[in-house]
Amino acid sequence: MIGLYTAEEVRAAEEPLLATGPEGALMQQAATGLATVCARLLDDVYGRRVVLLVGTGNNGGDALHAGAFLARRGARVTAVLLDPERAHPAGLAALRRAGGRVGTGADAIARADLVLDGMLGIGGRGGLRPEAAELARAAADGAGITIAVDVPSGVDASTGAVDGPAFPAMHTVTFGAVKLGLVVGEGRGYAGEVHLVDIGLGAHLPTPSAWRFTDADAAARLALPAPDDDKYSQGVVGIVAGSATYPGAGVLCTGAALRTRPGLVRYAGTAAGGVRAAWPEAIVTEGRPGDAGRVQSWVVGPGMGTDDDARSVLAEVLATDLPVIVDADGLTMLAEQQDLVRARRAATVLTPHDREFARFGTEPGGDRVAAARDLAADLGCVVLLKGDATVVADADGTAFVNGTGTPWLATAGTGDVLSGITGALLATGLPGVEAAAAAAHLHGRAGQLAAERGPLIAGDLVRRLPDAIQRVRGVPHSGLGHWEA
Ligand SMILES: NC(=O)C1=CN([C@@H]2O[C@H](COP(=O)(O)OP(=O)(O)OC[C@H]3O[C@@H](n4cnc5c(N)ncnc54)[C@H](OP(=O)(O)O)[C@@H]3O)[C@@H](O)[C@H]2O)[C@@H](O)CC1
Ligand SMILES: [K+]
Repeated sequence: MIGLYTAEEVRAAEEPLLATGPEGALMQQAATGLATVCARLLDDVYGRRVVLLVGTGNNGGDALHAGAFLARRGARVTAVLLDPERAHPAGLAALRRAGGRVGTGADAIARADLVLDGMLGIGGRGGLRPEAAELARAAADGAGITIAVDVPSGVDASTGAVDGPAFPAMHTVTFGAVKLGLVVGEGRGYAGEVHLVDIGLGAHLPTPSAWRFTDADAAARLALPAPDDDKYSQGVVGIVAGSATYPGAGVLCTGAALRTRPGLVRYAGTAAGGVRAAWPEAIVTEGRPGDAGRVQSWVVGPGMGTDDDARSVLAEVLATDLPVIVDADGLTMLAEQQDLVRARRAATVLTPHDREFARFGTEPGGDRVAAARDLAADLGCVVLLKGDATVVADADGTAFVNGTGTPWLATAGTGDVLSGITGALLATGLPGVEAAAAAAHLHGRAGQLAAERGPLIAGDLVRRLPDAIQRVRGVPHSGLGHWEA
């Protein structure tokens, strides 16, 4: 798993190194790593125009030292100083020695091949002040490569919250550890591709605030059938989704469960006809959940409506001592009867998008990890808050930020697929938080595979799930793309 850290955690890890190491050594390491990434992205450094946006702290120092490195390689480097009196003295001296110069704003940025944002790092507080905001806007208008030093200025390194303008980075070169704010919420959109430079923090880092699954982490949670398994022993999932008028949710949800864990999937509800026609492999009843036969987990909610019958079915499922994942209409009803979750002992996973989340009392706001954690703690369950980077949080504070997916996933029915995958993994006995995190990872991978062929629809995710499973397991498959973990 990849650890994700707050600014405070990184700062605390730096302290012992700063106290014992030679003066400026950490910054030299950071700046060298930064300049190396810049040089790689520029391809040919000689003669290229590089603009440094330099704030008053060590983040500006990093940018100045990296600028000096690039100037020594023949780049034409101009530093734009937010406050000339307070620019990092050693960094500025190094830049001047290397032939770099100090200049002014927007024109230089417009002509730059590369703009390096060293205005604010982990010491930034609140929204950008006007001069910094103006430079961030100029960088957004320019045509050069934009690279953020450690954190894009204007992004809260710990939460990903953005208050007003921020530096729009195509790449962020971050030091020592991946900051949480680079991979979640609005911050993720400003950070671009994240490059991690090792500055030796390793042993000093605490347990991270949150985690990201790699393919291997997801694969470790997808138990393969054993030789002595039968169709009942691999985890039987029960689905309550869709309705006679709208069978689609039932079809997608059942299909996703089958494609994730094909041992046995049961369906109970009024979309029975549609589900039976689409998935002859499922065992289908028009009756209530209690008529479906034995299961090890339930999926309840997608497309089931919110009438009195639906309410009583939801209550019946939540009254069992089985793991349950609740989505969509199920969440709408549950928000009005939150005690149904609080009373449960078995795992419950709620999978809201922002509007569904708000029905439970508060908007997610800028700090999505904290929002998911708070609701999970309040209800004593797992909350999977959907988004560009989906957040999964448990009542004890354990949190995951998903790293797979594609914007093409923002389309009707993809949530039903996620519900089916999550239910199938819950049926295997995984803890709720791990089932949800693995499901989000797998769903995102299926989305990436489906999107390789252009616009995707939810059914494509179901079709590509077997490929996604092989992909996270590292099984070679022709025609599959390659992504960083
Ligand atoms: N420790 C180390 O040796 C190493 C640190 N490293 C690097 O240092 C970075 C952290 O440096 P840092 O602590 O100096 O803070 P930093 O992010 O530069 O900003 C603080 C300055 O910004 C200002 N400011 C604040 N808010 C603002 C706003 N909204 N809008 C505008 N200005 C605002 C504030 O000024 P003031 O409020 O006093 O006016 C303050 O002076 C870290 O991210 C990494 O890049 C690496 O080199 C590894 C070694
Ligand atoms: K920065």
